[in-house]
Amino acid sequence: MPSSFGQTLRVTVFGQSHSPAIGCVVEGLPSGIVVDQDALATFMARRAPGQGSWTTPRREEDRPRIVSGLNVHGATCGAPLAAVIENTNTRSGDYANLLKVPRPGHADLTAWVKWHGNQDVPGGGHFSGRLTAPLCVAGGIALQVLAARGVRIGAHLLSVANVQDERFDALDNSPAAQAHLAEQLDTLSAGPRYPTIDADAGTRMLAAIDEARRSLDSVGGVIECVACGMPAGAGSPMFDGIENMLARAAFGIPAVKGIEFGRGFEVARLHGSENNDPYEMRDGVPTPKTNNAGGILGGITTGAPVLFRIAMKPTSSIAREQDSVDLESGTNAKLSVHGRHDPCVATRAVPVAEAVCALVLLDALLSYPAE
Ligand SMILES: Cc1cc2nc3c(=O)[nH]c(=O)nc-3n(C[C@H](O)[C@H](O)[C@H](O)COP(=O)(O)O)c2cc1C
Ligand SMILES: C=C(O[C@@H]1CC(C(=O)O)=C[C@@H](OP(=O)(O)O)[C@H]1O)C(=O)O
Repeated sequence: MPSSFGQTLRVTVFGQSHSPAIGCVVEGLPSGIVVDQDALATFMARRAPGQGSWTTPRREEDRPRIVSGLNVHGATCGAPLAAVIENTNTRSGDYANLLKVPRPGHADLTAWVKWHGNQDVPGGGHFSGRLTAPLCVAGGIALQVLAARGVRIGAHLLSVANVQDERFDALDNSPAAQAHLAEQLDTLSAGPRYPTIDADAGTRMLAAIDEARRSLDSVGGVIECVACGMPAGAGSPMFDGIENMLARAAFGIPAVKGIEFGRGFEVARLHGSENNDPYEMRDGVPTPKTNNAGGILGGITTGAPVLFRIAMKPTSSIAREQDSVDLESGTNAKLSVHGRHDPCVATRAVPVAEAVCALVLLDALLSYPAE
């Protein structure tokens, strides 16, 4: 079961949700980067479980212990960086019945088919959203490296159920839109808050999540992520483009079912005259005036904001009774899932989208820079 991605900046994630620990190994980080551990802890806290009724009640401190890759000054030293996070709050009994009655929508049955019952079911094993914690350790460090290079990444919940947040102002590439986008990112990064630009949309999303939870159900959502300050010329056609790399890494986030870039699927309904991003010279630099392309053409960055959206499905583990099968007796069975689950996984996946974006863009800068 390979569990790695990246070309020059290579990330491996290990562990299971209920094993003693989970972690990551990151190879290829530039040396001499002093890791800001407080900023990393703040970033990790945004993803952590146990934040309230809109998340799983499982509480974990999620404090990463970096066991290699740093020198005595706390700076990256060129050796692979390895980080470990303890699993301290497992309740494997919740999964006793799920060994033989697989949850519709989770990976229980596909894992059973593949590993004949040897798979680690409790907590979702290696399939679990818990594995996004070490992804955030690696990505949190990559975010710091990119920030020092003038690249700023932010994400928000564009929608949960039928509730919409305002969009990032990233499809227009005018100086006014760029300034507005910077304000939107400032709003999102101003202290701990529910990850919407419009606070009222966040309140309505929380109400939709609560309503789903009370009716023994769950809801999905869309995360929008943007990276500003990426220089033009990073990436490579045709299999190592920024879209290819982002899609591969984004589908590593459990529950992601779709990705779109820039104007996304909507472009299929536009004319070329509407979808093209015309150019103008700005300070001697050819610059797209608009950004329907989401900052990527031919797999290569244009210099405009890199913009993508990922669709997160509704949590599969729901208390409402559903049809399943009993794998021991070979009969049909009914299943209601009890235990500790997120009624909407999209909210806690927002920092994970930022982490993945940072890892991919840093890898693209290291592997396929502008020549
Ligand atoms: C941050 C995060 C938290 C998650 N929490 C849960 C959860 O509590 N219960 C659940 O059934 N699925 C949860 N998931 C989703 C499952 O892990 C995922 O649906 C499952 O592994 C199957 O993978 P797939 O949906 O990508 O096919 C979570 C995902 C993420 C990213
Ligand atoms: C622990 C986390 O989320 C878990 C992700 C998850 C799943 O199926 O993906 C199922 C639940 O696991 P458990 O039954 O052990 O509580 C969540 O709590 C985390 O994100 O850190």
